[in-house]
Amino acid sequence: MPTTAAVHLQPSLFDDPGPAGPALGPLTGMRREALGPDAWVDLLPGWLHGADRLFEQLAAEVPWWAERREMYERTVEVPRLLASYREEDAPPHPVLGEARAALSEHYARELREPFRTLGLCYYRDGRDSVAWHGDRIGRGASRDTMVAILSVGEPRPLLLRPRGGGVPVLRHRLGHGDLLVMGGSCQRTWEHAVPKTARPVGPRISVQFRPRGVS
Ligand SMILES: O=C(O)CCC(=O)C(=O)O
Ligand SMILES: [Fe+2]
Repeated sequence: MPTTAAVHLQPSLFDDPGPAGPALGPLTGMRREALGPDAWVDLLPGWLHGADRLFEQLAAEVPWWAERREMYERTVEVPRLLASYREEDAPPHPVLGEARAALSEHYARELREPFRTLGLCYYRDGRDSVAWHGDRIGRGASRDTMVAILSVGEPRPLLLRPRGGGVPVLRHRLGHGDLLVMGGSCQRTWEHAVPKTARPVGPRISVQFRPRGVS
């Protein structure tokens, strides 16, 4: 039987950041996928170079917390570690500040406000996951917005489906510096999830950039 505990990050070949550390490429080459008349995702694989090094640094240095939630009169641990940074907090690595600025500039005309907060999720192994949801706390429930996700570490599939379930389900494996941006009505008309897997998978960290008032 494969054991999930023994799986470590498989370094991606050809991704040496050099002495300067992790660095972003240009945002040209982003590809848009329409989910319907007014929801979409943008994709840019490998936006961040040196993603393995950033993974190691974030895993070691971010003050991760485990959240507990009341469910059916029981307290259950949320199956991933979390961290969040408000707009006035320094991001946990300068390249994440650069990423936020680059995304804000790239989407300025469409979003008409900057990305502000950073949310981090740490999926330690295949038992960690996030269930189907939209980021609907705050304005995402009623208005178009954007959530940009930069992934480092081992790729895990992020699934998308129309709200309430059913086909079609889209699947994007995200890790090693990949960027995915959800836009338009995606948070209220679609749902996303990172499912658990029994396969041995290494750890992944996702960094979500959101405008003010969206979570
Ligand atoms: O890990 C991911 O890419 C998704 C995380 C997510 O959907 C969330 O935190 O709202
Ligand atoms: Fe989400």
